[in-house]
Amino acid sequence: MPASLQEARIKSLPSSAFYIADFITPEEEDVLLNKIKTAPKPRWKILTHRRLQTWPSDLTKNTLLHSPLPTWLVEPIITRLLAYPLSTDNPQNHIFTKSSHGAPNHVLINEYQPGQGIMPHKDGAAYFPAVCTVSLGSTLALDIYATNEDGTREAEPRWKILQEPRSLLITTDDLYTDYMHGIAEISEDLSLSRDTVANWDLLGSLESFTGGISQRSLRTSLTYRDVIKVSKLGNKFAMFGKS
Ligand SMILES: O=C(O)CCC(=O)C(=O)O
Ligand SMILES: [Fe+2]
Repeated sequence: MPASLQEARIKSLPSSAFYIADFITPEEEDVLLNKIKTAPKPRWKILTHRRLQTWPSDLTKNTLLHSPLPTWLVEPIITRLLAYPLSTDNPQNHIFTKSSHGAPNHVLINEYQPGQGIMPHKDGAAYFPAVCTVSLGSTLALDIYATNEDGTREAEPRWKILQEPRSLLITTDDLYTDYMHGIAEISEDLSLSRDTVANWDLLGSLESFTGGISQRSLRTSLTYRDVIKVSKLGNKFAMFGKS
């Protein structure tokens, strides 16, 4: 693994994104997929274009009801994220050093069948502006769109980031606040090359993509974020009351 996030920076993108291939091992991937699969059925929210689990719970008015994450979502990913230096100059500083709680407190698990995706969007102001995504199962491309002055997005994505299974992608700063991201509803990612894939040089198995095509299979993503507003149980009436 690179010595610090600086070495994992995707240099062709606006500031900032980082990509680390093989952030977790195949064994860790299996354990996570099994935990996700065996979670109680009501944990799944079924949407038309994907299904998802939210841990520890959904937000209400951008607020998280305080509750610890289960151990399997903390180990090994959060521990490894917090041990990862932003730069070798200040090895104690990590990606969540400046966030409200100094660590992610919320995880979304999205599952995509081939042909499924997510509309271009921004993640918004509820979170500290850094998202850490660990991908499981299959490679797919995340599309990055620039936005116009009036908030609408450009029709075509400016960049593609290829996310391999077991990789970590971090998006932060302007890329988090000013750009949109989405996943096209296709079953194979096409026209992959050094020119179209922003993180080409950081890929773990570059040789798999030299033909320019990547077939999708079931892909599961874990997105780790720090929700800024957290309410303790005692405040729950304030949270659900009129405001
Ligand atoms: O699955 C992904 O990689 C993206 C998910 C996403 O954009 C989100 O949950 O906000
Ligand atoms: Fe998102």
